[in-house]
Amino acid sequence: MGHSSAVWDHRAAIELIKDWNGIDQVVLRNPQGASARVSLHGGRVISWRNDLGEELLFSSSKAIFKSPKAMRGGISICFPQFGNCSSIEQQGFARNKIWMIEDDAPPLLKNDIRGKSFIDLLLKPGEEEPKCWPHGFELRLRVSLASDGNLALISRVRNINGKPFSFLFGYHTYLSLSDISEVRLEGLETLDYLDNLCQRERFTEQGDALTFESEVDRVYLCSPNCIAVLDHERKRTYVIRKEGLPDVVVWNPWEKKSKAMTDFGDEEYKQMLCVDGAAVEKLITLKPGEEWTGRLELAAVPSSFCSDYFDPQLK
Ligand SMILES: O=P(O)(O)OC[C@H]1O[C@H](O)[C@H](O)[C@@H](O)[C@@H]1O
Repeated sequence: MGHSSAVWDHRAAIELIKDWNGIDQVVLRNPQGASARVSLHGGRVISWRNDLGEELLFSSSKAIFKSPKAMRGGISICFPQFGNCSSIEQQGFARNKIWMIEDDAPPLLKNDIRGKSFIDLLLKPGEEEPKCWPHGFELRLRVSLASDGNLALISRVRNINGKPFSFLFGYHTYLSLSDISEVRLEGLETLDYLDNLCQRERFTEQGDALTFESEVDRVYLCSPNCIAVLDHERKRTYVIRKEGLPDVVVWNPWEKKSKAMTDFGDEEYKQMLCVDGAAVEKLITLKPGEEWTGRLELAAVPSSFCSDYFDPQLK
C-alpha cells in the first residue's frame, strides 16, 4: 500500500546512519522508492536516486572520503566563497565542516513540506573559525525529496554579527551522464559568460544549446531560473530550477586535467558535468539581522516528458 501525501510523515521517511568515518548521514525516501542521502560532513548531498534505483549524481570512484578533504561528487554547498579568488579555501569552508541536524528550524516563507521527506541542517561558526572570514553567521540547509522524486535544496544565510558581511554561494552539482559528448545544455544561449580558462574574460554565448568537446569552466551571468541538461543516450533530462542565484557555473575538466587530479578517474570526465546554481559574480551583502535565501530544485525526467517540465520562456 502506498502512502497518500496527506498522511505521509516526513519523519518516518528519514533514516540516520553512520558512514565509515563515523559521520552521520541522513537518508530521505519517498513513497515511490526514490531516495537521497545527505552527509553531515559539509551538508553534502552524496546520492540522489530515482524510483528505479538509478543514481542521478556523479561521484568519483577515486573520491577521498576523509575530512578535511571534500569528496569529489554529489552536491557541495560552497560558502562563503566559490572558486579560489580570495584567501578563503577553494569553494569555501562550509563543505569541509561538520553540520548539525536542526529539529526546530525557523519556518520558511514558502511552506512547501507537504508530501516531502526532508531534513534541516545548520552550520554555525565553530571555535577554530577561519581568521580569513571572522563573521557571525548561521547557514541553514533544508534538503527535501518530493513524492515525484524531485530534490530541493534551500539555503538560508543569516547575519548574527554586529557588522555587515559579504559572501558568494554555490550549489556545486555533479550530474551523472551517459557520455558528455551526447549531452546538450539548454537555457544559456545568448548569455554573457566569464571564461575561467581565459582569466575570466567576458564572452557572449552563441544562439545554440551548449554541447561539449573540450574542457569548460564558465560562469554564465544573469541566467534564467530554469535550464535543462539533455542526456540523449540515457533518454533523461535534468531540469534545474533556481531562485536567488543569478549565475550558472558549468565545468568539465576534460582529459588532461582529469589525469592531474588524484581523486578522479582518468576517463570519468565523460560521465559527469557540473552545472552549479550560484551567486559568483557579485557578492551578496547582509546587514546585521538580515537573511538571504537561495534555492535549487532538480528533476530528472524521461526525455519524452521534458517538454512538460522545461519551458525555456520561464525566467
Ligand atoms: O574540485 P571541486 O571543488 O569539485 O571544484 C572543481 C571546479 O569547480 C568549479 O566549478 C570551478 O569553476 C572550477 O574552476 C573548479 O576547479
